[in-house]
Amino acid sequence: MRVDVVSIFPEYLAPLDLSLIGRARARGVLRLAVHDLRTWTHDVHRTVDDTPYGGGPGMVMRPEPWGEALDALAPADAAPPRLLVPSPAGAPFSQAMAHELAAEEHLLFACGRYEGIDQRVLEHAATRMPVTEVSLGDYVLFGGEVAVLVILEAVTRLLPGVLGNAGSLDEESHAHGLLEAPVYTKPPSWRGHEVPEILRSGDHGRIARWRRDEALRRTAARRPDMLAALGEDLDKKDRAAL
Ligand SMILES: Nc1ncccc1[N+](=O)[O-]
Repeated sequence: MRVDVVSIFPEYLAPLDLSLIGRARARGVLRLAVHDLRTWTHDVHRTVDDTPYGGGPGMVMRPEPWGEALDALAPADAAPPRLLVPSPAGAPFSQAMAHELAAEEHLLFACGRYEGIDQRVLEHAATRMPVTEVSLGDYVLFGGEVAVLVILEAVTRLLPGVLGNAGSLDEESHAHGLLEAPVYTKPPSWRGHEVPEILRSGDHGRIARWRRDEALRRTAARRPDMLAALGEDLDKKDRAAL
């Protein structure tokens, strides 16, 4: 997978060289390039923003640098990338979207700052590539860079060969529409707190049932919205746990 990120703060993306993502890059599973938007400015001050039409506070990112950046990174003679624009006005990011993005050949992230990017940049890009405004949640960050770090971590760990133990993808939260069950390791007793006996029983059938029941109970307590979405998928044993 090829990933390009355009930002006026490329150093914000430095953590992408660490840990799993760093390994994925080293293995060639992920080809990541971070670009400074000011590369595509031509004035002495390398201006990327201006005052908003219609008035109002703050500044808006000018269309010209973005237009040239997208022309350079998504040339007309190549397969179009998927353009992702992190924004509080975007569609909610989810594990399902992470899986969708993990199947893409080329992701292109546009990190907005200030009050956002001139809307015509997205309109023009949409004439030649899929454009998705995506939100991490209902709060406002300074810009899209942190969101790109989150999205890329969620996507990269789904790529083949990145996670040492691919099995862990099966049981994690949101894998089956439920929150994951609690986890324990040695020692069996710690400051008066015991590991649930069943997990040390060696009875894998009962252990799997216990984990599903715990996942159901946690989801019911913390995310009733997720449980409601499962609706019909719950069988009699599941309902007995709630
Ligand atoms: N919440 C956000 N605030 C600013 C930029 C991007 C954002 N987001 O969630 O992707």
